[in-house]
Amino acid sequence: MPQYTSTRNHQVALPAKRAIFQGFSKDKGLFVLPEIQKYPLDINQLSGLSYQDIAKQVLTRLLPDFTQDEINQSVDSAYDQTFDSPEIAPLKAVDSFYVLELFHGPTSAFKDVGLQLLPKLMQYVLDDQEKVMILTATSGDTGTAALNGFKDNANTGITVFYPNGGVSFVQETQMRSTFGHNTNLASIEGNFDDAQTKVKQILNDAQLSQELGDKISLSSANSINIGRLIPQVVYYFNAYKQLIDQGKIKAGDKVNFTVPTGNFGDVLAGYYAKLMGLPVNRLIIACNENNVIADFFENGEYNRNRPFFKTVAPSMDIQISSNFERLLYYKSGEDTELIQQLMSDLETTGQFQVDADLLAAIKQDFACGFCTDEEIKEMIHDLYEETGYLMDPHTACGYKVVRDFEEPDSDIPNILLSTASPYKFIDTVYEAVMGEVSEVDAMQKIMAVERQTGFTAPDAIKELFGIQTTEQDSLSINEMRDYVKTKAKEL
Ligand SMILES: N[C@@H](CCOP(=O)(O)O)C(=O)O
Repeated sequence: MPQYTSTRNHQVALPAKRAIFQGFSKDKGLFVLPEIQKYPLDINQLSGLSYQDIAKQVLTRLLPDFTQDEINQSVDSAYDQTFDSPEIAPLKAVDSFYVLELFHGPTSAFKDVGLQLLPKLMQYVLDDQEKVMILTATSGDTGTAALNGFKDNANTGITVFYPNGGVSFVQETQMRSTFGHNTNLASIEGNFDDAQTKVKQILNDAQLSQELGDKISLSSANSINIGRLIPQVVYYFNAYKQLIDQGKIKAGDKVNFTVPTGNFGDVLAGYYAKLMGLPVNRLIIACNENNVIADFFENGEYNRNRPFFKTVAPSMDIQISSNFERLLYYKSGEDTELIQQLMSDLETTGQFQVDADLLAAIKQDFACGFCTDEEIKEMIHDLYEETGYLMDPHTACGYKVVRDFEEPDSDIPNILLSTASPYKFIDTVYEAVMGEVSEVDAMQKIMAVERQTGFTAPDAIKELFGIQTTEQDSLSINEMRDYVKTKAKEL
């Protein structure tokens, strides 16, 4: 049976269930399945399949120690009632490209795709006596989706850390109104990278693990956990299937995907799909002003020694893109020693340099661009004016990059991943659409944009206004460890 290993040490070998349970490797690497290309999906058989059918095929290949029954039940219950589109992620033609709408789940962002499924899988991972505290660092969307997905799950706690002042009003209200007997929410003094780095330290804190005892473990709901990442592979295949079913391509034709990027999980899932046989021409990465990866594409230097920007696309305000490590692993020929060296450089100096061959190998499949805050607003405004289609700021960032890389003479379809509902970022969307900054409250802005555009806001967002919320806890980074310990002991 294929085993997961660590990006930093091939001696590590774990079945998928244990990799999901642990979430993060003890050597600080990420779990990866070597030679993913050995587990292809037959693209000639995609036509007519449902989203759930494709999900079962992907999971059967990449999570081989789950039984078929466990996979079927997890997929069916994750995507049964919770999404407001039967396609789960519908593909829409807009202008000369396609938008893959990933925001039809309960919290109106693409994270729902993974975080409706991971909690179901987790139920089959835990032994009878085991309890797990799921830790999540968020720049807004993951935390919301993780709280929703794991709330009231048996033998599971969910603890979310977000940067104080670093998420949108709607995202914060969503998190502050999602409570179950097992949910914990804390804002931290620091940015997403600070929260994520601390969470990784806590996950690997041997002393803490001893203090919690045998029966309580820690895991993650971020895309560092392969159980979060693998469900995202599905929508790439499903987008392709929709193009076939709409008569736009035939099986085997190539497509491009453009993906707004923060922690690099979403676009990496597209690369997994490519390795599994999806005919992807190019994966185009879109960054906001935190453009570490765009600069990397210039000269192979990954350098986070720069100012951290709070942008109008806050979910992408990230400079340590965790899943870039997985890409380096695959593209270096699964060279764990090299990855260990590069990641140690990043940790100690804030930067690393790859050689020309590795950079060229990455550029074979990927391109990268970036978008400023001003351009994001312009893109939202322009696309709306030209087509009537309304985008959120993260998708708008991707749209700018689609345009940068457009090849007028090419007939390869371009698919832009739309990561969230525009109504999650109503201040920016209001300004872009209405052409003014306004002091009116978020609900009034939502109603005004709805009236203006005819683009309906999700009920779950409108229901947030007037809903009961709790005050989150507020912590310094140094207080996070004890907070986790206390919450985990309460499980
Ligand atoms: N953009 C994310 C940050 C965490 O990314 P993840 O995919 O690793 O969970 C967010 O909105 O929280």
